[in-house]
Amino acid sequence: MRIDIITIFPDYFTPLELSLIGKARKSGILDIRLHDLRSWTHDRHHTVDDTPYGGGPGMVMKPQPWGEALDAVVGAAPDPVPRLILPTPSGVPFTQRHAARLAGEPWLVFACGRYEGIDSRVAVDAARRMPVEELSIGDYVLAGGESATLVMVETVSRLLPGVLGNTESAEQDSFAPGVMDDLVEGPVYTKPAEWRGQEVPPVLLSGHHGAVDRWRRDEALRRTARNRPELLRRMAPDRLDRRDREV
Ligand SMILES: O[C@H]1NC=Nc2cccc(F)c21
Repeated sequence: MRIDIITIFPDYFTPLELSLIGKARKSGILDIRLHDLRSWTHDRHHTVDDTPYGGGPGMVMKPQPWGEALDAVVGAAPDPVPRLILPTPSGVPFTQRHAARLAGEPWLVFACGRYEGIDSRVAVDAARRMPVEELSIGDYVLAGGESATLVMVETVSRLLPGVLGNTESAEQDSFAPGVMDDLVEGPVYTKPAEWRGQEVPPVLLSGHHGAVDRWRRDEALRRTARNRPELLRRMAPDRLDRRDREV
């Protein structure tokens, strides 16, 4: 997968040189390219923003640098056609399902907006030659799209074949579609079996895989009911079996 990130803070993405994603880049699974939006400004001050039409506080990112940046990064007739992701608080809530869907794309381009956002004509112009998605990572205020882009790039990248080592698997993740559905993970334990007076639940030492799986699902249901009751309420009734209902 190719991922292009256009931003005025390229250094924000040095974490993508580390750990699993860093290894995936070195092995060629991931081709992540960073672009400084200011490369497509032509004034002495490399201006990327201006005051909003209609007045109001803050600044809006100018369309011209973005238009030229997207032209340069994407080209006139790209093959394959990339999907442009616009992180924005007013976007569609980004979930693990979006991550799974985006992990199937050959090429993603992330446009990191700062300030009050990007002139809305940029998305309209881009949509003339590629699919465009406005996505939000949550209902809180960030200073810009860089953190959201880091979150989405990490969430998508770890689903790509070969990125997670064979000791880890995405299948058992919280929210993993089809397995964990909309349940959050229950508690996890490792050695030692007793620590500061706390024993690891015996079932986990029993070697009885059926009982372990049942215990894990019970604990996932309990934790979901405690921390995320809205997830249980929205689960399709057939996703909860009789045993689940006894938890
Ligand atoms: O994910 C959003 N959540 C909250 N604030 C934001 C600010 C800029 C971009 C962005 F995606 C977001």
